[in-house]
Amino acid sequence: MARGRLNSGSKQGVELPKAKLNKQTIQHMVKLLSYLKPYRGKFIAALFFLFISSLTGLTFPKFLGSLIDASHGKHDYSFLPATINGIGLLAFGMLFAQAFVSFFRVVWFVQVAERSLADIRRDTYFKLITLPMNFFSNRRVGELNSRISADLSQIQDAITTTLAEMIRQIIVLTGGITFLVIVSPKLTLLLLCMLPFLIAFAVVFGRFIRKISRQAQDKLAESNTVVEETLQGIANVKAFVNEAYEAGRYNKSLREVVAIAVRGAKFRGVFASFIVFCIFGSIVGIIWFGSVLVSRGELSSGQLTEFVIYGIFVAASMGSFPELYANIQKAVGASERVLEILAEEGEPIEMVEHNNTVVEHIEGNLSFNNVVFAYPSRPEITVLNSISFEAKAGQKVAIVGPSGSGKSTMASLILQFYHPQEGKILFDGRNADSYSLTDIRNQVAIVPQDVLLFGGTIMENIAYGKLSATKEEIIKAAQRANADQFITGFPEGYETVVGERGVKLSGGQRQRIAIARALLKNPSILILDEATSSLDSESERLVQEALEELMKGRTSIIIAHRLSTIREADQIVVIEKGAIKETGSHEELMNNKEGLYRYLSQLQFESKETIEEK
Ligand SMILES: Nc1ncnc2c1ncn2[C@@H]1O[C@H](COP(=O)(O)OP(=O)(O)OP(=O)(O)O)[C@@H](O)[C@H]1O
Repeated sequence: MARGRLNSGSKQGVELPKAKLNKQTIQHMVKLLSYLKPYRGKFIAALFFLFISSLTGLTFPKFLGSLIDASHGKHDYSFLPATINGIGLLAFGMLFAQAFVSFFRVVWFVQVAERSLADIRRDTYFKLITLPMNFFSNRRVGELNSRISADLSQIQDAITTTLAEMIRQIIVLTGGITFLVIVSPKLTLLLLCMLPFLIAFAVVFGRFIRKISRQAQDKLAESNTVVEETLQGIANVKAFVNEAYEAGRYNKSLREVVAIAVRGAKFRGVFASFIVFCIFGSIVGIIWFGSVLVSRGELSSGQLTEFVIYGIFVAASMGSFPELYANIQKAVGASERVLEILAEEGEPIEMVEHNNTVVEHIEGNLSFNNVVFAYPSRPEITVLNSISFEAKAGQKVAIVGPSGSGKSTMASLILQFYHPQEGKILFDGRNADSYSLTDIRNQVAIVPQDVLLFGGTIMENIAYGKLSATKEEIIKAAQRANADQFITGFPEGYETVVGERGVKLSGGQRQRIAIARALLKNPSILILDEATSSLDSESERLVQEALEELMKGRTSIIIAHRLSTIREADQIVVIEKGAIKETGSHEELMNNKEGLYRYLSQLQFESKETIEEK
C-alpha cells in the first residue's frame, strides 16, 4: 500500500476526478514538474538515496535466510561472513545505513516538494487575481479555491509520496521477483500463478467497498446539510412552527445513512475474512510446498524463509500499484486544471507594488462614445446599446434606470473590468486603451452597494484604499467620512476586528468605512453605487454628508436608486434596457411630462407618501 501522505494538505473525503493517462496529459504533468528545476540537485540526490534505500531493503531477506542456514552450519553466500554473529552484525550495519539514507531521502523529497509547490501555489494565485473579471463570472469561487487547495495538494502528494513510492515499488518488484527466481523457480511459479488473481480480486472488491462507504459519507453529508440549513434559517423554522417537520426530515436522512452503512458492513466483513484467508492461505501454501522441497533437499530452511519474505515484498508491491496508479491519474487531472489557469491570459498588472504607481494623471473628464457592450459569457444579450454621455472634470452625473437596465455594468466598464465591443470610453479625451490599466484603476474609486470588509481591523480596512497611508491619514479620512465617532466608540477603536470573527457593522457604518477608503485613495473619478436598502434617516444623513465630502472636487458618477439624492446633479442620464432614454438636469427632466424620469420620480414620491400616511 502507498505510504501515509507526508504533510498532505488534501482534505479528507475530497475525491478528485481522475484523468486518463495519455501522451498529452503526461506532457502536462511534466510541464508542472519543471517547477522542480530550481531544486533539481536535491531532487536528484533524493532519487539516488531512494534507489539505494530500496536496494538495501532488498538485502534483508538474504541476511535472514543466511542467518538461519548459518545456524545449521551452512554458508550460503561467499560475500557474507560465515559466522552467525558476523552476519547479524553486518545486517545491523546495513539497517543503520538504510535508516541514514532513508532520513535524507524523506527530508529532501519533502523540502523539494514543499518549495516547488509553494512556487506553483504562488504563481497560480498571482495568475488568478490578475485574471479578467470575465473569467470569474464563469466560475464559482469554491471551484477556484479547490484548485489552490485540493488540486495542488494532490500534486504535492504525487511529488512527495506517489512518485517516490512508484520508483521504490518498481525496484522492489523487479528485484524481489529476480531473487525469488534465483532462490526457487518452482516456488516462484506457484506464487506468480496465485498472486495476480488474489490481488486483482482484492482490488476490485476493495473498490466496491470504498464506493459503498463513499455513498454512506455522501448521505451523511446530506443529513448534515439539513442541520446546516435548519440552523441557518432557525428563525424561519420557528416562525412557521416547523420543528417537527425538520426533525422528521433529519431522522429520515439518518435512517438512510444507517441503512447504507449496515449494508456496507456485511461486505466489509466478507472482504476482511477473505483477505485474511487469502493472505494466510498463500503463506501456508508456499510454506507447505516449500517444506516438501526442503524435505527433498532441493531447498534449505534459510532459503525458504528468504523466499517467504521476498514473496511478501512482491505481493505488497503488486498490491500497491493500483492505488499508486489512481493517485497518478488524480495528480494528472489536478495538473491539467491548474495548468488551465496558468495558461489563461491575465491583465497587465504588476505584482510588485511600487511598479503600480500612477504615471499619467487623469484630470477627471469621462465620456462614453456610442458604447455597445454584451458580457462575454452571454454574447447574445446586448446589455448596453450605443451609450453616449459626457462628464466634465468635477461634475456630478447620475445614472438612473430600472433594475437590470445596465447601470452597474457601466461602472464595470469605467473600471475596465470589461471592454466595450463597439464605441469608446475616453478619459480626458483619450481612449481608455491608451492608458495603463493601473493608471485608470488607481484614479477611479468605487463605493459599492455591498461594501465588503476584510476580516482585519478597521484601520486595515480603511488603509485598503492606500496601503502606504499613515495612521494620521487614516484617522483624518475616517473623520471626513463621519466614521471616526462610531469607530472611537468601540473599546478597541481603530484596532477593532471586523467581519466574521469580529464586530458586525451596520450598513451605514460599512458605507462610511468605504467612503473613508475612497477618500484615502483620493481618486479623480468616483463611482457611487447607491445602496438599494434604505438606511434610517440619521444614518442616511451621516452617509450623505460623508458622500458630499467625498465628491468635492472630483468627477462623480452616481448610480442612483433614490432619486431624491440626485436633484443637485449636473446631469442625469436615464437608461432603460441598456439604452439612454433621456438626459438633462432634474428640472429639465421633470418638465418632460411623458418622460421616464418623471414617471420614476412620481412613483417613488407616491410610495413614500403612502408609507408616511400609514
Ligand atoms: N457578469 C455578468 N455576466 C452576464 N450578465 C450579466 C453580468 N452582470 C450583469 N449581467 C446582466 O446585465 C444586465 C444589466 O445588469 P446591471 O447589473 O448592470 O443592472 P443594474 O441596472 O445595475 O441593476 P440594479 O439596479 O438591479 O443593480 C442584467 O440583465 C444582468 O442580468
